[in-house]
Amino acid sequence: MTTLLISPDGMLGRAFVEALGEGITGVSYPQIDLTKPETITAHLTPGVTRVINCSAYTDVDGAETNEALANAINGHGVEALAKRCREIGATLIHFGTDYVFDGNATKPYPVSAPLAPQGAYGRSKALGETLLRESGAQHLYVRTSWLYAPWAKNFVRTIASLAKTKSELKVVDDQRGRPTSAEHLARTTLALSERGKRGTWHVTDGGECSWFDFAREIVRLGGSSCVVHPCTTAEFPRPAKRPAYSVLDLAETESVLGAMPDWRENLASVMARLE
Ligand SMILES: NC(=O)C1=CN([C@@H]2O[C@H](COP(=O)(O)OP(=O)(O)OC[C@H]3O[C@@H](n4cnc5c(N)ncnc54)[C@H](OP(=O)(O)O)[C@@H]3O)[C@@H](O)[C@H]2O)C=CC1
Ligand SMILES: Cc1cn([C@H]2C[C@H](O)[C@@H](COP(=O)(O)OP(=O)(O)O[C@H]3O[C@@H](C)C(=O)[C@@H](O)[C@H]3O)O2)c(=O)[nH]c1=O
Repeated sequence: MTTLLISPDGMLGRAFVEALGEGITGVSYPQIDLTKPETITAHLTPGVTRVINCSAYTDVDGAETNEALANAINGHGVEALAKRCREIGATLIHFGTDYVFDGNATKPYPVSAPLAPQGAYGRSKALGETLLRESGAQHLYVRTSWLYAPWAKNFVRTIASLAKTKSELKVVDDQRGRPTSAEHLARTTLALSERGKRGTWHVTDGGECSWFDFAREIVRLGGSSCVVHPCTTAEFPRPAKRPAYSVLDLAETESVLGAMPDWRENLASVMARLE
């Protein structure tokens, strides 16, 4: 199998480099630019049998004023990748988000739940998944949520860093989901790929929490005296609307691979290695 990893330097990309080993072939922006089809054709050449796409537009608030760019990368860029994969006979591994759902559910969203994104980032990712399915490319599409790692920009590093300089933090307690260690996601995706799984899957850490619960555990593990206070979304206004409830249902994944490790367990491992 010849694997091409797109964006080995992003948060998830680096987790794949670690999971696959240094021998992996990676290509980064701007050598590959999902808005420029000729750069896709240049790197996805015959002989590549598996493409792992870790590139994306991931600025949730920024997408509200840059929706065209978010759609170009997360929507039409993914379509171009998928069509090229079909031409060369490669399987495309691609990632989706919990932000494609409306957030009104009271039980975990199954893989087949209808898409109803609340913000521009979610809409761009929903476009990407629709175009991926329509492309006819062989694919493994993995929705995930609330990604964190010891590196890169993510909620864990943001809160751990704020807790060092602030005595108090306010964090929303009315948005619930499933945190996901990027390293766990990379390993679990490869396990699904190696079992020949295709189509749409959900992979997150086990358990669920609010952003407040998540922040409180980050601060506790960090050993800081910073006090985390719960607040409502209205008390912490942001440009993009986020789902109030975006727990992804893991039943199909767990039936193949067993129970996903609890988020507190994965978080403790990441906090011990925070860069
Ligand atoms: N982060 C999260 O909480 C979640 C992420 N996901 C999904 O997981 C996947 C990985 O996310 P994550 O690792 O956080 O992403 P990152 O933002 O860490 O990395 C994205 C990468 O894409 C690159 N990139 C940006 N624009 C382009 C472009 N036009 N063409 C090619 N590459 C480009 C970036 O390069 P540069 O840095 O140079 O701009 C960066 O290396 C994405 O599909 C994301 O939607 C899903 C749920 C949660
Ligand atoms: C830093 C901070 C955030 N918050 C809130 C804002 C927001 O509602 C929530 C999450 O904050 P962030 O902006 O860091 O996370 P956000 O960018 O919304 O994270 C999302 O990223 C994209 C890419 C995804 O696909 C999603 O799964 C999800 O991980 O926490 C606080 O209440 N207090 C704080 O001090």
